Amino acid sequence: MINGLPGPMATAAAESCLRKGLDLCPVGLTGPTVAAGTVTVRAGGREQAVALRPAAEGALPKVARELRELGPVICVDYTHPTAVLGNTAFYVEHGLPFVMGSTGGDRKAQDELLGGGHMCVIAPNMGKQIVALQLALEKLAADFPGCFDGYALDVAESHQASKADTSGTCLAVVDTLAKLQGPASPPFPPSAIKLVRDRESSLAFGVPESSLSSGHAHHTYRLTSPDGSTRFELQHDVDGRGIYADGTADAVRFLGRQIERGGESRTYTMIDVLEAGALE
Ligand SMILES: NC(=O)C1=CN([C@@H]2O[C@H](COP(=O)(O)OP(=O)(O)OC[C@H]3O[C@@H](n4cnc5c(N)ncnc54)[C@H](OP(=O)(O)O)[C@@H]3O)[C@@H](O)[C@H]2O)C=CC1
Ligand SMILES: O=C(O)C1=N[C@H](C(=O)O)C[C@H](O)C1
Repeated sequence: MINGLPGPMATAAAESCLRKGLDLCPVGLTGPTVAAGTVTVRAGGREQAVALRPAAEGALPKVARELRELGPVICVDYTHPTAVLGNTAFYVEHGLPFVMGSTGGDRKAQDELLGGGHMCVIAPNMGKQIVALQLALEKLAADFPGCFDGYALDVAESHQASKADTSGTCLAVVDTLAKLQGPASPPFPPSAIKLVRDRESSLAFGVPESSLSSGHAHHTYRLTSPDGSTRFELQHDVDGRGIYADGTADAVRFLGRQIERGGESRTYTMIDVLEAGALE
């Protein structure tokens, strides 16, 4: 069940699911400004229609009834920061396993709704190579905590102007880098992340014109020693949405396998999916 159509990320995820041989649920939740209707998803020589249902509170019981008639589904959520908690509550109330790529929600409140026992994958980044990079940084921080103590962090991220929130990926990477820094490092609150959203600044940041509005994620993280003599830079630049979409379809299959073999009902991350060898 793809929720967030006809948004660009939900569309890319639906296409990747089709290409990877998964079937789309014929109904999906959509946002408040989207007219009711049907979208046709085409990819990999296949085509399936999805009827859009408003995610408004009053309309949800009817959607839940439709889903009960359709049989088991796994939901994919690429919606909006403001939709994260409401959609999570819907998935929990109706026992729907889900893969959530939507960022910007209140993660603590979301965990409270999940209660630690709901089958889902939640990750701010579904791109295999970026997940691998996150895992490598986590391992570095576990092996050498504080080895960048005293180093100052400087972070900038550019995305399409329509992006509502600070990059969830960026926030997660900053959390990991904080473990590599130490008490002598200057504090780096999330508000210190430089958000690049306007055309001229994104072009100056190296974003190709063709990716400005169609979707991009260019991230740069810099660590500088206290005397300025030593600098480290980590950069990942993604144009388009293909790598997240492919990881999403892999996460759906991962959850499907967990359900089939009676795996633990809990919140998985994309690092779990990567470690299970499920990211193609
Ligand atoms: N984890 C990952 O790898 C990635 C995560 N993302 C995240 O995915 C999310 C979606 O990105 P993107 O497609 O660019 O966003 P857009 O805002 O362009 O599209 C979101 C779509 O979801 C709709 N929507 C809003 N509320 C709901 C709801 N309650 N239920 C169903 N649909 C709803 C919107 O409708 P309306 O316009 O009416 O609000 C819109 O059609 C963002 O949070 C982004 O950060 C993006 C890329 C990768
Ligand atoms: O909205 C996007 O585009 C992206 N969102 C995710 C995030 O918030 O980190 C992943 C990637 O940056 C693209």
